[in-house]
Amino acid sequence: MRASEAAVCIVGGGAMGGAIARGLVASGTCPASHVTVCDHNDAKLEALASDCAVSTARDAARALAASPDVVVVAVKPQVLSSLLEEVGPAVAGSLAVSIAAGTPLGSIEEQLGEGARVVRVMPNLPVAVRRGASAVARGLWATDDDVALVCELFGALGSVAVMREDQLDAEGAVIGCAPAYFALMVDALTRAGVDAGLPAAAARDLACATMGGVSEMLSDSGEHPRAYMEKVTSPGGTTAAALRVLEPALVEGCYGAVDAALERTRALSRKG
Ligand SMILES: NC(=O)C1=CN([C@@H]2O[C@H](COP(=O)(O)OP(=O)(O)OC[C@H]3O[C@@H](n4cnc5c(N)ncnc54)[C@H](OP(=O)(O)O)[C@@H]3O)[C@@H](O)[C@H]2O)C=CC1
Ligand SMILES: O=C(O)[C@@H]1CCC=N1
Repeated sequence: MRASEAAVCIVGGGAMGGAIARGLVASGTCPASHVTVCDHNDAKLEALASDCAVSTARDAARALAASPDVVVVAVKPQVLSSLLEEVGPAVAGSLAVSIAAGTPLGSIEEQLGEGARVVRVMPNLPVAVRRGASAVARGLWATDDDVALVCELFGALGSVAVMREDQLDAEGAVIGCAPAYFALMVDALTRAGVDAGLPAAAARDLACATMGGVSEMLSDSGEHPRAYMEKVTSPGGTTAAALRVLEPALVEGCYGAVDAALERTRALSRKG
């Protein structure tokens, strides 16, 4: 089945579920009439209906009774199990796509029952503007066609890589969380800029523009980041002085951040 033909139900219309719905419709991958978003929150549903004309429902059980082809489960990991307890039988006939951090395929398959087709995806927030990055891992009973359909859906929202499930947690700790790491970098640079005498709004705008430009140059050229850094770093210049301070702190910070995210992922996985 092609993505354009699939009826897609997204359970949870929050940050990620909303971003996926908006991205799928804006990219033309799914007609709005094929997408339903369920959430308890009327304000989120109204915003989604007005932004991208998807159907909305407060009651997931009722929306799932229509037997959608794909159910994207986009609730917090802490409530996934109780949601599946409630609507599991209705999901079991569809292709279930879980984006929950740290919830193993095995525990979802166990709740949905033998034969349930489940695919795990770890996307990130820029799927909202179709510049996200998602890792995809197939469940025991998911078919090649299921994986191809999920890759088409998330491929419309940015880059996709198929991985083994045991790689997905690390991908989440690095790439799933990275939008927050990058936003923190913009904020930290803005604060340092203000401290150095720059107007806050200009510092933030210029930092954002630079991040977008660096991202485009690195991905278009495929150049190694180190080679790119060399082009900015004049011998005996200002960048060399800055990097001498920033590099050890940032590298240590990144290793520590990913370790902490992984530890939390494992804790969530044990609770599930
Ligand atoms: N945020 C991110 O950047 C990323 C998140 N993820 C994963 O995505 C999932 C969703 O995260 P996120 O979007 O941030 O969370 P949000 O809290 O923003 O969204 C979840 C939404 O689901 C709603 N909800 C909860 N239970 C139900 C239910 N039974 N029926 C319908 N709606 C329900 C919540 O409503 P209410 O608040 O009223 O309970 C909320 O609006 C998580 O599992 C997370 O691990 C993965 C990658 C990146
Ligand atoms: O913070 C979280 O749990 C989610 C998972 C990856 C990014 N955000």
